[in-house]
Order: sequence, then C-alpha cells, then structure tokens
Amino acid sequence: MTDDTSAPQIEKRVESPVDASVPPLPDIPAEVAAAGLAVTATSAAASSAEASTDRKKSPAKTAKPRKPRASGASAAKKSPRKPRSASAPTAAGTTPPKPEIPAAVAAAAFVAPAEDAPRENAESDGMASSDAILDDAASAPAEPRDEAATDAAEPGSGPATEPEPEPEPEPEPEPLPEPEPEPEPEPEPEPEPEPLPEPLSEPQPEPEPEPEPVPEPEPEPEPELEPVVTAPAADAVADVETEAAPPALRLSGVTKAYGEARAVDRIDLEIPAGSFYGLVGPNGAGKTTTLSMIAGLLRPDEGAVEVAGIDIRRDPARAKRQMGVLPDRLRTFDRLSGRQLLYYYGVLRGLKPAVVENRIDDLAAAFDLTDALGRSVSDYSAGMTKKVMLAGAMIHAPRLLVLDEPFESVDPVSSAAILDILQKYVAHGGTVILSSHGMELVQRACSGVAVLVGGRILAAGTVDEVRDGRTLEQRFLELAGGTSAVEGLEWLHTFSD
Ligand SMILES: Nc1ncnc2c1ncn2[C@@H]1O[C@H](COP(=O)(O)OP(=O)(O)OP(=O)(O)O)[C@@H](O)[C@H]1O
Repeated sequence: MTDDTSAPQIEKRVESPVDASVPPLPDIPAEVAAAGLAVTATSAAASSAEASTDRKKSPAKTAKPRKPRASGASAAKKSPRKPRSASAPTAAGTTPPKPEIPAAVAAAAFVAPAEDAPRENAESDGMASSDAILDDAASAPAEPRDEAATDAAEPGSGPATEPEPEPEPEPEPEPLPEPEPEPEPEPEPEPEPEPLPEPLSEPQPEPEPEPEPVPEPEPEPEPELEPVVTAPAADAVADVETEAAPPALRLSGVTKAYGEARAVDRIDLEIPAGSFYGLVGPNGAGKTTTLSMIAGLLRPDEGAVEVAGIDIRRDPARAKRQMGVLPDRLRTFDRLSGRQLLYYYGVLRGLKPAVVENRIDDLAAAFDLTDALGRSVSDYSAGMTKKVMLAGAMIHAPRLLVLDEPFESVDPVSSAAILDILQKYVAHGGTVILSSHGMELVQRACSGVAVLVGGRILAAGTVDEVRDGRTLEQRFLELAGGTSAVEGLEWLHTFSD
C-alpha cells in the first residue's frame, strides 16, 4: 500500500516531537499509559474536573492580584498553554470526543501491572503498551506526570484532562514583573503589589515574601522533558546505537513461575541494537511471559532484564521509555475512536499535540486505517485492532519494539506493509523483538531468532545458525518435539449422523 512512502514520512516528522512542556512518559504514567493510561485516565479524569474548573477561574483570578508565589517564568509558561489546548487535537477534522474512555480505561488498565497475579490480570497488564505506561507512571515522579496528563487532556476531550498539580500557583501579572527584574526585597516591590494580595494569600513573612519564590527552580523541569521522548530522527537513533556498548536488550537468568510451573526458566538472551529478532515456540512455551517481563509488565522471579543497558527493575521508567509494546491480547481503550486512541498514545508519551496529529495521519495511511480513524475501536476487526495498537506502539518512535504476534489476524497486504515499516525502522537503528508462529515469515524477515520450548531457549543465534541448513520450520519441529502421531481420534472418522 503506502509502504514505501509511509515510512519515510514517519522519519520526516520525527524531528522535534517532544512537547517541551510535557514530561517524559515514565513520569506521566504515574497513573497513565496503557498500564499507565489507566492511571492517567483516572487521575486525569479526576483532575480534569479541577483543571477545567481552574481554567475557567483563571481569568477571574488573574484579575485579583494574589501573592506572587510562582516565579515569573512559570507563570509565563502556563499562560501560553491555554490557547494551545483549545486547538489541540482536532487533526483530521475529528475532535476527540470526551474521554469517558479514560475512566474506563483506567479501570481496565490498572488491573494490569500485576506481576504474579493470575492470568487474567497478567494479561490485561500484560503486554499492553498502555500498561507499560502505567507502570512507568507508577514509578515516575509526580510532577512531570501532571503536565503530561494536562497535555493529554488538551485533545479537547473534556473528560480525561489536565491534572493541574497546583491550582494555586496562579500567575499574577503584577507580581511577576517585579520578581524578575530584581530581588530587591523591600524597597520597591512591596509598595505596589502587596497591599491587597497579602490578606488573601497565605504566606508567612509579610515583608519579604517575594525573594522566596525562587525564580529559577522551574526551569529544571525542562531539561527532563527533553530527554523524555528522544525518539527523533532515525539518524539519531542510528548514531546512538551504533557505537556505544550496551545491547538493545539483555536477559540474564530470567525466570518466572506460576505456582509450581516455570513458564520461563533461566533465560539468557542478548540482542544487539538494529536487530530484527524473532521469538518462536509452541503454545505455552513462555513467549508472552518472556515479552511481558521485557516490557516491564511482569516481574521476573529471578534474573535481570536490561533495555539499552538500563535495568528495568532499578529504573523502570527510563527503561520503558525506550520501548513500544504490542500486547498479546487486544485489550485497549476500545471505546475511543482510532484517532483518539492514537492521540492518547502520543500525548501520553510526551509528544506535542501537533506532532501527534501528523503521526496519526502517517500511521493511519501506512496501516490502511485512515477511513477507520473516526470509528470506535470496539467496532474494529481483530486485524484492525492489532494494527491500530501497533501504530500506537510506534507513535513515539521508541528504540525498541516489543511485539507479541504482530502479524496474527493481519491480512497479507497489511502484513507486507507492517513488515516493510519494521524493516526500515530496523535499518535506521531501531530494534524489534517479536513473537510469531509464522516460521516462514521469521526466516524471511528476522536477522536473529530464539526457539523457546517449555520455558527454555533451546537454540538462539542468527536465523541461518539456528536453522542449520534446514528450513526454520523443520528445525523448529525438531526442537519442539516434531509431529506427534495422532491416535485415539478414530471416532472422528465415523460421523455421528
Ligand atoms: N498468569 C498466569 N497464571 C498461570 N499460568 C500462566 C499465566 N500466564 C502464563 N501462564 C502459563 O505459563 C506458560 C507460558 O504461557 P505463555 O502465555 O507465556 O506462552 P506462549 O508461548 O506465549 O503461548 P502461545 O503461543 O499459546 O501464546 C503456560 O503454561 C501458561 O499456561
């Protein structure tokens, strides 16, 4: 379809995707994204009410000079935001409806993070990128997150909105000018602004409340924001990855048991950046469990997972920032339209609304979803849902894509388009690890492969090394036990009618 052209487009726009005012995902999710989204949704919904209320009030408040608590810088920052949110998410003419979703989402998503929880929980948490986000959020700092949430709210969807952390730090036109010019405490500043405001506000010292509101503390958040969604240009990805040491992914003695059964048993695996890596194995072999631990959605009982050298257990927020995740089950916020869902994927990852809008269009074209963007995801077919979730996993241009059976249920044309997108992504330094039952596809598309059977890796290396002169399917059958003789079903050959 639009394969050839779509990919390049994506690269094009990856330049300055991060919303300077939005904190990195990890933080965001304190409640958010899939896993985090739920949280975000929840908190966002909750705070959105406040946010909207605050906004409405803001003008009025502004009229009243309050005590200059926030620095001039911060105040200045906030004012410009309001206008933006108003025009935010309308991209293709479709304005994201109200985020009742978030609320619903939150409920669903949050269940996820459970690690040792029973299957149901594990899955909902499971490989959902949103879940991952949630985890991040949980581990992330509170501040940035609020901002992210705020941005997310901007989409115009009233509900899930902006968590305004501190409703009070209201900018004060009058007070601002003074703090900035110069911390001349007593002489001039006091006479003008203080008379009225003081009675209203709270601060303690009457004479010198201004010097305290340190003017500089706020600039700090910005530095954090930048590193957040680094994704930018493919070139950048390539640069960073190429030389420096750590592999894109390293598993060391990773083990996960459910009761007595070891779903994953002491797995060691190292995948260099720029790899297109396949994880194959029979049903129940432990592929999803392994990918869920990589994504940070399940915690290993033993062993360590490192993403680009970052131990996901020690610094989950930063590690998850590097990843885009497609969960094994298509659980997502399906009451949102495709456009809304992608919009939230993007803003929750800290992207600027305008960037998200552009990427949504690019991804929709690439995945042949343009005509479906306005429809509720709950009405999508399995393949369409898989594609929109895959698009969501990519929208922030992560360095590592963790995809659980990305081609399952996807039609041949879309599969070819997805494969083309992934191959170009890898060619520019990105790394893909995916699970699949398609031996032919893995043999054709992947550079490396691991065969997982009974929770253990029986073979791993380049595809050619593993298949060792045979087809990958033949090799797989050997390792997985081959074809078993079918006996005991003779009754099936004697029809009941
Ligand atoms: N939450 C859970 N609670 C109990 N057992 C679980 C849970 N999740 C997975 N398992 C078990 O762990 C083993 C590995 O499951 P997993 O889903 O990782 O396999 P898989 O290789 O992805 O299988 P498939 O190819 O069918 O998707 C299976 O025996 C499964 O029943």
